[in-house]
Amino acid sequence: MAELIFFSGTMDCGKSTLALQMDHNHKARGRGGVRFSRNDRAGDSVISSRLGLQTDAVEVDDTTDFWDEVVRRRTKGLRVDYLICDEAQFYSPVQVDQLARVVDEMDVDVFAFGITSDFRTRLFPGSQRLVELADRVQVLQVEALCWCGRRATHNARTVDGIMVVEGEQVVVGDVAMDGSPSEEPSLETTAPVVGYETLCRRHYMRRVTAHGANLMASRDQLLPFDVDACLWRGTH
Ligand SMILES: Nc1ncnc2c1ncn2[C@@H]1O[C@H](COP(=O)(O)OP(=O)(O)O)[C@@H](O)[C@H]1O
Ligand SMILES: Cc1cn([C@H]2C[C@H](O)[C@@H](COP(=O)(O)O)O2)c(=O)[nH]c1=O
Repeated sequence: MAELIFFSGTMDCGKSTLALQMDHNHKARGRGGVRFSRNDRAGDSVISSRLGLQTDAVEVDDTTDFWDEVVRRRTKGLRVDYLICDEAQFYSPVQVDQLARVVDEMDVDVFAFGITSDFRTRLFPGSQRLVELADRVQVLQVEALCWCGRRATHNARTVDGIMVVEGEQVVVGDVAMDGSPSEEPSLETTAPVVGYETLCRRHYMRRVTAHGANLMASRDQLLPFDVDACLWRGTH
């Protein structure tokens, strides 16, 4: 029986990599699938993994109807056994309903991949609907880490290196590739630089990014240093 599975986690925990691996494994066994994505960092009509793999995909937009997408292909005689749906947090709730219907009424497996919550810790509407409708929500095994070493559970947004909690819900962007704090503002450009950093809840709530922690550490280098203890006592 077909299933709707939501593979979820923070940014940078391997969702797109798993999406490409699952597509590969199902294809290798002769199943027919369609890959979808929306607003991938690498551009339109693509699923890209930070491990370097990238494959073409159908770009989802506001007009995409997943029921029609499957019917159109099957009418042409193409095999559709499963859908890979990356960046699913950006799909609308109506589109997620279409995905559930495709599973139940056309026996097509739907594997959706996405982050659950935004930089304000609020659910994306598409992710909320996936949590409500999925047969299973699967948290990825690879854990993104906070700068302190704890498991990262939250996605922080930085603007010119400073963590923000207000702004548009959707701003396509990336975490720093080497895990270092998000990019500093460029002296040559005036546009603000938006970046992301994965944090544990404690450091998300206290709004301490890697950059902030480094600054505090360098200020306190002559004293015995414990960022959390300092914050707790309100000395910073
Ligand atoms: N140079 C690298 N070497 C090994 N693993 C890497 C490298 N760069 C990224 N990764 C792995 O790729 C993961 C991110 O994969 P990706 O599929 O792009 O994440 P997501 O789609 O969840 O944002 C990282 O958590 C890390 O495990
Ligand atoms: C937290 C958050 C993220 N985004 C964007 C940033 C990236 O383009 C994607 C997540 O992609 P990934 O493959 O999981 O790294 O989402 C956003 O628009 N708004 C947010 O609040």
